[in-house]
Amino acid sequence: MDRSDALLQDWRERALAIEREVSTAVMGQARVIRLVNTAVFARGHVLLQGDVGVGKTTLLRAFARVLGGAYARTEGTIDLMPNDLIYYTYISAEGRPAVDPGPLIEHGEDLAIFFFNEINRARPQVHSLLLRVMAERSVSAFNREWRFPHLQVFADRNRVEREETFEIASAARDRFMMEVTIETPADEDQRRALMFDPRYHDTDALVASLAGGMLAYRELNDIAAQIQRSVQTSERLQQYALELWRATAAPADYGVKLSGLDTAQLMLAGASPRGMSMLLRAARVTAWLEGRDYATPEDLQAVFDVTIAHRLCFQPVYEMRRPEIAAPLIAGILGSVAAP
Ligand SMILES: Nc1ncnc2c1ncn2[C@@H]1O[C@H](COP(=O)(O)OP(=O)(O)OP(=O)(O)O)[C@@H](O)[C@H]1O
Repeated sequence: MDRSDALLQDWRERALAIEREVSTAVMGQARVIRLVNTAVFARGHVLLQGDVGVGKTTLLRAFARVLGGAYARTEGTIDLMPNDLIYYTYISAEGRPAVDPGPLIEHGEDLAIFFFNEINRARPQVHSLLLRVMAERSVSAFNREWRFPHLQVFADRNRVEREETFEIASAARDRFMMEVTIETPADEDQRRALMFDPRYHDTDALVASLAGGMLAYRELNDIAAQIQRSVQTSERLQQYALELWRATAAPADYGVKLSGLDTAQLMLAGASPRGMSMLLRAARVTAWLEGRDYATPEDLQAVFDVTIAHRLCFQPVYEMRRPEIAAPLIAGILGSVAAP
């Protein structure tokens, strides 16, 4: 084993230890934890989908703690302005106007996880600031540039109450590596524990119970690049991924059928090149977490729904039915494109 293989092996053990640690605080969410960990090591931003009170904050604070980086959170509201992410103004105890750094810049370069709750309640101007920060990992304020080289953005969309909301545009959704759904655990014992065990009633204490800084988060960018370089993709796997890509734009050509609609009329746009590159990044990390140095069709399939579904664009008549169409379409594509 050469030095870089040994390093990747060491990091893999730490990545798996992180999953075990987070799952001691966040119950019944093994798949979500695996996906968030995948995004951490693929360096991708994540959209979260889930009702209120399902443990999103707990999950993200738990990850920030084990990674050792800083965590910040903002609530999307209709009157939130882009500058509210950057600074607060207030009257000080001495009665003078004062300015303090806002949630985005208060931790400087230490910011590892930024949670934007209910992003669709904020106006498009706020979305565009966030997208710029996601793409450039920097922002200008107070006459200097603030850099966040270790930042991952997690954004939640409130799906229950849709009044006064600004849906994020498809171009914005495309910037997110994944959309991950978080549901209440179905298991009776887990539900019982969430209700009756006081350990799960106090997020601060729950997060504080986790081992802090299990991993040097400042090294994540380098490790992520090494993972992408070291996990191989065979010619046949590449061909499979190309077919999946074509099927996202023309599912009918692959014989994908959905009840109650014509798949030949469904798609406005398939996955973008960015989307497919994010699928591959996530698939390589999946392979690495499984202890392999090559990706398999199963690795692609494991992250296909979460990396692709949110970026497909349907014809306007079908867009309203997205929640009922997206999952069967993705399953149909995976079922119709022959895996090597
Ligand atoms: N799966 C879970 N594991 C552990 N704790 C949980 C879980 N689901 C919910 N909780 C507990 O429920 C409470 C609410 O969770 P949390 O604040 O993380 O939810 P949220 O999804 O961020 O809510 P909101 O959308 O209102 O901000 C916390 O005390 C948390 O510990």
